[in-house]
Amino acid sequence: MASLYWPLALVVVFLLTRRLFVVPASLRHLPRVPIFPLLKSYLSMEPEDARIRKLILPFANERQEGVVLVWVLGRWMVHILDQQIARQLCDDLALYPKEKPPNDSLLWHLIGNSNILVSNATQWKKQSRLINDAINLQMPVEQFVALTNNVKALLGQGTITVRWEEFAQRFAVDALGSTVFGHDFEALKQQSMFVREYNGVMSGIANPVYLIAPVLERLVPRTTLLNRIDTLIEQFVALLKAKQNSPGDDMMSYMLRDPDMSQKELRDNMILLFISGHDTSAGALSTLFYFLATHPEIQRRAREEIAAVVGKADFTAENLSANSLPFLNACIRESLRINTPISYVVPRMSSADAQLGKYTIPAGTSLTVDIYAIHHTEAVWKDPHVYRPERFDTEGLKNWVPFALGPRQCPARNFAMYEQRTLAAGLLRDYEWELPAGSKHCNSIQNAFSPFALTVPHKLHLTFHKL
Ligand code: HEM
Repeated sequence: MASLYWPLALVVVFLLTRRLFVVPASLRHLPRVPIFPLLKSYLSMEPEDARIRKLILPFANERQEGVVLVWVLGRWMVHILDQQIARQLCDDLALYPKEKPPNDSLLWHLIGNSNILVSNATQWKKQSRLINDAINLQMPVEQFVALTNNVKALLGQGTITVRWEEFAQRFAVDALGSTVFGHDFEALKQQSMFVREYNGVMSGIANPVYLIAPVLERLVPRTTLLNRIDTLIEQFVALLKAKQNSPGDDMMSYMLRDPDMSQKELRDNMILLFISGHDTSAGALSTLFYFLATHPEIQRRAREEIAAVVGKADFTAENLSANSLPFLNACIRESLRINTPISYVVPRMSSADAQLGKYTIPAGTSLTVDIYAIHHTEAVWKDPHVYRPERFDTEGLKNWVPFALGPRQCPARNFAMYEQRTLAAGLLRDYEWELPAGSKHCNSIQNAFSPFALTVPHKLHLTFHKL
């Protein structure tokens, strides 16, 4: 009997390897990015932007392809690098619904599968209507201003060097807490246990070996991590119950009043809003402050705009609008373009054989919009790796898609732009900032590894001087 073990084990390994690496026959006609550099890049935990810049973009550009096949953590996925093809995909919700999240993945164990991000058809329509209404109830500029004052209190009156991406995360968590959840996470006041636990759980989930073969979660379960995730979920459920008992004028309370939302949908959307609402903004704010630090002339011009438009007056929704501060708004647009907070969108799955541009796509194919690649295509953007806010005076916004495209684009884009303008304007008025000597970001921005296509600079120290 024992003599059968080895041949059986070999067959299992062979089948697993085949499943992980071999391209399905139906996709072999598509231009395919070489797999071994991709595998090496994942195993060395290279950030997504570097992988796209080094491996995907050059491959597509050399061949002038708008669509390429990419090996992504154990499976083959079509990456779309052309804005027009991306729009075709995003506009047709019936032909390209969101793909069902993988069963074993711990990320989806945390987020759940009944939320707006992954639901389809009538369930998505219902949730989308409700969440759009909730987000558009009012623009919470007063809360953003109050939190900006908390950041200023931490920066103090002299010169201070801080881990800026951590500050940005704490600001974004509190912004979400006060506006969406009506709950004070106290992330800016203290080292929030909640934020620390969330970061610990996310970095555990990001183990690349488990990401490449999620089936290992069943074969070699990570019980401690699973328990930590369940505890975090319980904390969200407790928050939800507290809100149900004592509603406020926040977005969650608004959503709780909808009789068509089940407890599971409310819970999953609460966790989804927490993740999608703060990691993205934290990445965007870190990047914006980095580019203003490394471009003192642009920082000075943005400060002058605020002095001219707002002076010493209180900040309001009106004087912080995109029309009032066009240069600062262009700086934010440019940082969202150059270091895109979400590199590519949650995959869609073709529900029937389809034609995307000149490419034939068989039913059951995973497809994603590669936002980072669209933002760096040389045929579209002049010097795409150069930070130049003025480019938006002449280069069209058609190819600027940090919030995705079509009916499922980000419902909170206006919220996110206001959030960034408020913190930037508030700090520009009172501080100057720069990269400290010897920063690892001196030559270019260095992002952390994220298996969830999120872009957040890694260990970004900035030195602030009170004006
Ligand atoms: C700079 C900040 C942000 C960026 C760059 C961003 C980007 C995006 C992108 C690219 C998508 C499409 C995802 C996909 O289809 O896979 C998306 C969807 C979404 N975002 Fe944002 N987002 C930001 C901030 C926020 C905030 C602050 C919130 C909540 C308050 C939020 C809530 C959502 C939700 C609920 C969806 C799902 C929409 C749907 O599927 O219908 N986002 N976001």
